[in-house]
Amino acid sequence: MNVSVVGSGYVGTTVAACLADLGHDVVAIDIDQEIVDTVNAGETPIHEPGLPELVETHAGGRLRATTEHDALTDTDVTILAMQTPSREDGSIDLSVLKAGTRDTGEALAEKDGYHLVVVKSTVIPGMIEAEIEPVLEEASGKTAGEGFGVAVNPEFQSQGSAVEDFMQPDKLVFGAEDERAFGALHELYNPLVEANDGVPVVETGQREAAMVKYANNVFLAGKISLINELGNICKEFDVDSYEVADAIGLDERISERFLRSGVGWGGSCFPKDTDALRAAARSVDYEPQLLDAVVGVNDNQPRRMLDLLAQHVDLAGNRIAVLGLAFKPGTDDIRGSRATVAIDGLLERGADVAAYDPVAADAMAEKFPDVEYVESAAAALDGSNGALVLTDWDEFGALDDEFETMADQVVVDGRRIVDPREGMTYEGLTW
Ligand SMILES: NC(=O)c1ccc[n+]([C@@H]2O[C@H](COP(=O)([O-])OP(=O)(O)OC[C@H]3O[C@@H](n4cnc5c(N)ncnc54)[C@H](O)[C@@H]3O)[C@@H](O)[C@H]2O)c1
Ligand SMILES: O=c1ccn([C@@H]2O[C@H](COP(=O)(O)OP(=O)(O)O[C@H]3O[C@H](CO)[C@@H](O)[C@H](O)[C@H]3O)[C@@H](O)[C@H]2O)c(=O)[nH]1
Repeated sequence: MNVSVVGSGYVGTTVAACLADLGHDVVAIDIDQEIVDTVNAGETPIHEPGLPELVETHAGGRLRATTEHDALTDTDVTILAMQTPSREDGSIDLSVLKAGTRDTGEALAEKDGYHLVVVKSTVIPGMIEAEIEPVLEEASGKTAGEGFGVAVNPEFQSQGSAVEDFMQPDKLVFGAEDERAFGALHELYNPLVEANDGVPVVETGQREAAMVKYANNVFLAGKISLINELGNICKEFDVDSYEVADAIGLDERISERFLRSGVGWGGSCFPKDTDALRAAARSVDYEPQLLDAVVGVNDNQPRRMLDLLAQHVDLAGNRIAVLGLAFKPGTDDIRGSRATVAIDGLLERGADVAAYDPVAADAMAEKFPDVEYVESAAAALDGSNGALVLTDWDEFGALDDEFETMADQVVVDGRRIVDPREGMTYEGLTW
């Protein structure tokens, strides 16, 4: 199939490269010339394991990039993968997606024959019919369901394992209102379904598909907040919450995954999507008490880390090493990272921060230009009076003698990654 992907960010680039690898001819369309040039040069605009190999293999062949939306007239399917960020009140800001939808609709006006528009961006149920379809209809002069189809196809890839997640999905969710749209989606995903024998394909309505995405994310965020709350209680009772989590995870109804307690969840999705669903609930006069608590527990975890550290070290005027800036390992993304909250708190309390991350320091330097960024965990620890561990990069688990160069060996671990050693004052956040 000929496929266009509008928006070549974290999701769009991965989806475009994977679909090319599955045999489709793909054009990635982005308004950012630098992204387009990078992809066309066979390189990836984001840090994502496995992606450089795919882009290098297919760029100039089955994968190309352009800033011209007109390119989508030569394709059968257009996937919309633009950002849907939070507004101040938590609700999602559709302005970028709507602008890109307008560009898409204007290009569709020139297209002969049926075309499927697939919304991959995360949007609240009802917004497609109310805000996206009308823009497509107006800009293209065509009617949804006749001249073109609209489908909702949420994406469940996680950053750091996005390629693997896309290529080996737990499920595919197709939300559409007519058979033609379902047919085009099946054709698009056929190579993936063939490669993943038995992968469930959920066919449902547009609104349900949109809600599946939110439900998936808030369920996982809620699971982590629940284990964090349990972990906070465990710590007070001198109970190792990781042993408790291992045991409850053996119950198949609970499952062992997403039971790692600590400094909490960040990223571009969990914070944005829980906020969006809470705002949507309030907009229809429903008080989402449990979702509020899920966020409340998460907001508290970095503060608890600072309080723990402050029990052992004066923060004002002392050098504190911050190990890990990315919101999780395997990515250079700092959106929603717990490290941003922790650094904010450290600076507020007058600490001198020495920060290290293998790939995310440049992104953090844009947010906190005055923090000292160093080239290794060892350099961050050297001479510091305390350390906070905020991302579970494997290399932090291998640290050993490096701790001996600290002025005070006080380590507060928010990810259960550091091996405590003799001479170290070690505090696990939830154990
Ligand atoms: N990041 C993830 O892992 C993930 C996973 C699942 C779903 N999602 C959802 O997918 C959507 C995209 O997220 P993301 O993290 O990839 O965002 P992103 O900000 O990384 O990428 C969006 C891209 O769209 C481009 N863009 C903006 N306007 C455009 C236009 N008019 N035409 C063409 N390109 C345009 C931007 O330049 C940018 O490169 C969001 O709704 C998000 O909630 C994200
Ligand atoms: O047991 C756990 C698991 C995760 N986390 C944290 O949770 C956050 C999110 O991690 P993860 O879900 O692995 O990464 P994301 O890339 O944010 O992926 C989530 O958000 C994506 C965007 O919507 C979805 O597509 C994915 O299915 C969903 O897992 C990170 O800060 C992790 O450190 C924990 O604290 N404990």
